[in-house]
Amino acid sequence: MMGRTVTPHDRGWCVGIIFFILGLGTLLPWNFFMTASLYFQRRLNTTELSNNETEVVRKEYYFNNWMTLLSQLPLLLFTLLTSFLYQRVSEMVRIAGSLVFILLLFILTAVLVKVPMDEERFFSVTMATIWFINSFGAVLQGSLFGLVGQLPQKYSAIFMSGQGLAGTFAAVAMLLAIASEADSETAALGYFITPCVGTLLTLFSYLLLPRLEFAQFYLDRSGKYEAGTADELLKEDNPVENGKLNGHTNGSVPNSSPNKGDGPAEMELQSSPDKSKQAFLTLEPEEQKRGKASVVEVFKKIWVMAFCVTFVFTVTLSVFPAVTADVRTVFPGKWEHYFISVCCFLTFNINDWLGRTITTLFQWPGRDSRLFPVLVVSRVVFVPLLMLCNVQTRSYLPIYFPHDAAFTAIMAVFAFSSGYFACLSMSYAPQMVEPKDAETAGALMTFFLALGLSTGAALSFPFRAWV
Ligand SMILES: O=c1[nH]cnc2c1ncn2[C@@H]1O[C@H](CO)[C@@H](O)[C@H]1O
Repeated sequence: MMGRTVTPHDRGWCVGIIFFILGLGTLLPWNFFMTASLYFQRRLNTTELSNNETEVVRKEYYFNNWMTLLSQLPLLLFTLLTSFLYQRVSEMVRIAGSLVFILLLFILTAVLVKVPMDEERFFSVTMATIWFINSFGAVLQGSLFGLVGQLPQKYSAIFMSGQGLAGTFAAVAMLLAIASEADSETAALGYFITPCVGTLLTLFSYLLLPRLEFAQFYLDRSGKYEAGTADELLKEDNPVENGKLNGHTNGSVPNSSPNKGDGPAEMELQSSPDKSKQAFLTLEPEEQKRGKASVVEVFKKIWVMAFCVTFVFTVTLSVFPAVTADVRTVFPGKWEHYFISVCCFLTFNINDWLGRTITTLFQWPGRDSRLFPVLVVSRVVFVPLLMLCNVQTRSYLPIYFPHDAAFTAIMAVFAFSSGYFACLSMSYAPQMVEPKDAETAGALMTFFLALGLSTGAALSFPFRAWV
């Protein structure tokens, strides 16, 4: 067994920064792609068909509806597949492979900006691109949440924070496009080339990861830090010298927190090896040899967090952006051009990001607290609150909050709580299972995140109609 006695430090926060970039890099491409929706609609609305001499009708492609469907379907499918099958394909192939394909798809989309094409074909190619970007994006996210789940809890929060910043970047890009009065083609080129650069950077960051000692310690499967077999451990004087007894041996240590190297659990392992050794010796041989738990077993331990992340995103996506993007300002004039980008998209994304980032500093309520799901469920009040803002056009509901400031304030709390609770759920779940199952927990939680996004997106259609 290797003779390490101390958990390595994340020197210069390198691993933290890499996971932040990985988070940013997973959501940036798709966020930018969606921001270009105006460009796609322009290209699909050029020819006019006349059905008789007098009337001119445009072929309606329902671009946004198809985009929602063809992005959510592969996201659900492939996050689910990733949670069950991730062990069959190496992590390197899943992560680096997905990034390369996403890069290629964005290069293709950028090139197409300059290639003339008839509408029908353009529509088909775009829809296929949307499907594949989201398929690879799903594999990428599931794998990365699995990876980050094996690190101390703070790293999941850092990863989620990176994802949150992607939305802010997209909102700023949208504002820049409006302010510079760029035509839709130039704006689109910006929306497609930025993610190419972003994805390349993300790929390089990922490839750097195995070189860092801190990452090797938690993620390495080459055996450098492996604690050895059960037999070896029984012969060893100090079976927990690298603090990973309950992490990478074949056994599991009851009554010890799975929270590797992140606080009291680590202290206990390192300061009282005899206690842990005794705990290990009391295990049945079958238990010592047992491998990873099944997906269902993992689900039974994390179902509360799975429910929470699903619910958070269901509420969020049921009104954002379908309902909130139709709110109108009460101040006519130039401000009208900026109102939605600033008060809806920028406000949402900045506060979502703040909510996520603050969980690196404090986590409340705790992961076993009943209050946690109660607070998550109470977020439904934001649905009526936002519907009662100045959404136009409207058919049924009265307007209670006409003012821009009221709408912006509601958006801010709505987004902050969304980011805060989503991030806490995603970071708690891998800590509720044994370290050997943390990867399964992370991948499975990604599926529930996607389930929340899809359910919310589906509900947004009736909710918009009921305003
Ligand atoms: O694919 C995804 N993975 C994780 N989070 C996502 C994804 N798509 C959107 N959001 C999150 O949903 C909220 C509203 O857009 C934002 O918090 C955004 O980060």
